[in-house]
Amino acid sequence: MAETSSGRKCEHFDLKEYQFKTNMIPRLSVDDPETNRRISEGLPVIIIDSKLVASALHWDLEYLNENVGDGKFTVYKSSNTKFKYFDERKADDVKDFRKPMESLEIKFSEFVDLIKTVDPKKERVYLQQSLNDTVGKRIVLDFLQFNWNWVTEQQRRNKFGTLTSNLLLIGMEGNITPAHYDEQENFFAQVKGYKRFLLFAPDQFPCLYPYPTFHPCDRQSQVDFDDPDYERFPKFRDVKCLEAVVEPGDVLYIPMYWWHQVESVPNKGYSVSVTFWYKAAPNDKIEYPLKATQKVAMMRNIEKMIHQALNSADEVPEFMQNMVLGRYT
Ligand SMILES: O=C(O)C(=O)C[C@H](CCCc1ccccc1)C(=O)O
Ligand SMILES: [Zn+2]
Repeated sequence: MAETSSGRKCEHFDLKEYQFKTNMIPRLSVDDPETNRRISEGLPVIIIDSKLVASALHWDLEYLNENVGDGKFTVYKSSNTKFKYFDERKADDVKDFRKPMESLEIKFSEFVDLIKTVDPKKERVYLQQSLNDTVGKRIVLDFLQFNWNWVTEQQRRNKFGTLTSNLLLIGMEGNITPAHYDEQENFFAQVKGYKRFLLFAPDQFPCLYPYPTFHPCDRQSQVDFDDPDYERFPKFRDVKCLEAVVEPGDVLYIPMYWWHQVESVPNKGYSVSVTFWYKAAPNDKIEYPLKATQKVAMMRNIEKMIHQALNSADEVPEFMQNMVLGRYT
């Protein structure tokens, strides 16, 4: 175990190499003024000692299986490492759309059997379920002992909207959630195992080529990070990336509209995480020059309006190109 300058045990993680350069996301104490500054400015930061989920650090498969109750859990299955999210409701709008993964609604005990029996080379599973009132009382007690003082103070001071959900994530080592952005503020709490994050600021939108808003994979990048098609996505070469590995007890602040790719670090065992997703601040007053997040919101609204007005997905590309080719390009 080597030591870094900051004295942190720098483990040697088996991390995939990409063709873009990355800088590191700072790891700061909850008491460091820089921490609150970064959060207030919508910049990512890892808070190393928030104790946000200290009461859940013992959540392993055995304990959860004992106490999580017999409710149903959403579990995704993929034939490869990628778990690309898709919105089922938009699937019929786009012809020849093929689901990138399957979803099951099963009991936790069935998930435990799956994660212990599947051959990761053939099939992988990823539990992604909002914590709800079907969980057993020991899980409720652990949940009540989260550091709600700290996270609620963050919500207030940064004028976040309401807490919408706490998603429980349990994935196999090596599982990857491909690059996407969410429209909510997120305190991502790592409970067990290690996750490597690649983050890209909202102004990197031109380099990440998201699917159309009416596509099932809305908010996800079309670029295959393992084999980028630079003909279709030339700006991907210039993408600017921030990265970090979160370990148990760490909380990563993922500001709204920041792109992120998440990889459960290989050979470090399964991973358990809990998200704290907050609605955006009630629309903050418009100031010029517009922020990148506001421009992304504008582009989304315009795309949705054009799709709706044309009442067709097929006519959108020609309409968009007629509007800009030779006129703005
Ligand atoms: O916390 C976040 O925002 C993440 O992306 C964490 C990610 C799983 C998220 C799954 C998902 C993606 C899109 C919409 C709804 C749910 C991981 O940890 O693998
Ligand atoms: Zn996300």
